[in-house]
Amino acid sequence: MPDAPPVIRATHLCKSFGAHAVVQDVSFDVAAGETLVLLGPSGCGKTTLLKLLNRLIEPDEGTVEINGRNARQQPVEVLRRGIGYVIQQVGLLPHYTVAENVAVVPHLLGHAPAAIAARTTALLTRLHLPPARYAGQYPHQLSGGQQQRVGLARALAADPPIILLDEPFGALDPLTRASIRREFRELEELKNKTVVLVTHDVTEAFELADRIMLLDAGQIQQLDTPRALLFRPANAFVRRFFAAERLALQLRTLTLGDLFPSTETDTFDLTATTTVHDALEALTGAAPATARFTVAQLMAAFGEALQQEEKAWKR
Ligand SMILES: Nc1ncnc2c1ncn2[C@@H]1O[C@H](COP(=O)(O)OP(=O)(O)OP(=O)(O)O)[C@@H](O)[C@H]1O
Repeated sequence: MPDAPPVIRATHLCKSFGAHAVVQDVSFDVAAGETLVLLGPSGCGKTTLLKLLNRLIEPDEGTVEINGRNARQQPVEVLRRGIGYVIQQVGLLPHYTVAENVAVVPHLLGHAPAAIAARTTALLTRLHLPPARYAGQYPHQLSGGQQQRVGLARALAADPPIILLDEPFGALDPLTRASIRREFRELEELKNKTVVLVTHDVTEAFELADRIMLLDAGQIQQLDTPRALLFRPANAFVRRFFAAERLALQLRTLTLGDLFPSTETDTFDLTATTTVHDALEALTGAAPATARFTVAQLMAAFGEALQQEEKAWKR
């Protein structure tokens, strides 16, 4: 059977503002159900690249194909119907209630009122905004984190197969950010969707991405799995970009399956896909998980695994 075509295919995209080349010859595919994170320093072109995908910005050169069809050859409103979009500043309509904000797109699409109401209720519940309390509130009555969740509910309301997110947890303090991120990762609604997410937060990228595109000055520095970026950096920029958080990222990237490959992992409370970071949290928490290894053994195995990775890379 032939491989499924990519849901998004960008080919040789270029965009300049005046003399400033903001996106320079960028090509990539995003597979169905994949989460691609666009990462890089401020001003490197992440938002511009995201907007090229739903034609909020048109490229100077290059093409975007969505499900094999050139985006430019489709009416923009038809194209965007299939692409949910969460902007950096949330952008809720101030004079609409939470429920009305969530329902904007399904209304425009002419969905039946009963279906819209059911979907809104389901989404708000799922995003921990109990409708009885929040559906009738206005954006200014919500915290920043709640507003961002309404923004996400709005993007998901018409159930588009593709979701674009621009710094969706941008304006939040680190603790709220981490907890919303966890909810986001576990959100059933997102499991089958193709997601492109912009962030400048390295931890966020590692937690959410199937693959990361690291950009600098409008050019792809590396496009690969978090693990490859960390352990097989393509150049000095990639290495430098992760240097400050290297250990924390290694803890989040290596799993118990990497550390104890020959062990029957199903005898653990923790599984083969649990990261070392999460295992450490579980073992040292208020109600510590039971495992066949101690924290010291875990750390020793972690050190060993890092050495193996280094050796494999130098070979
Ligand atoms: N409409 C525009 N006109 C002129 N310059 C623009 C325009 N939009 C973006 N730029 C410039 O393009 C560059 C890239 O902007 P972009 O918003 O894509 O970066 P980014 O990586 O998303 O940055 P940040 O993380 O700070 O949001 C910036 O230097 C910005 O000033």
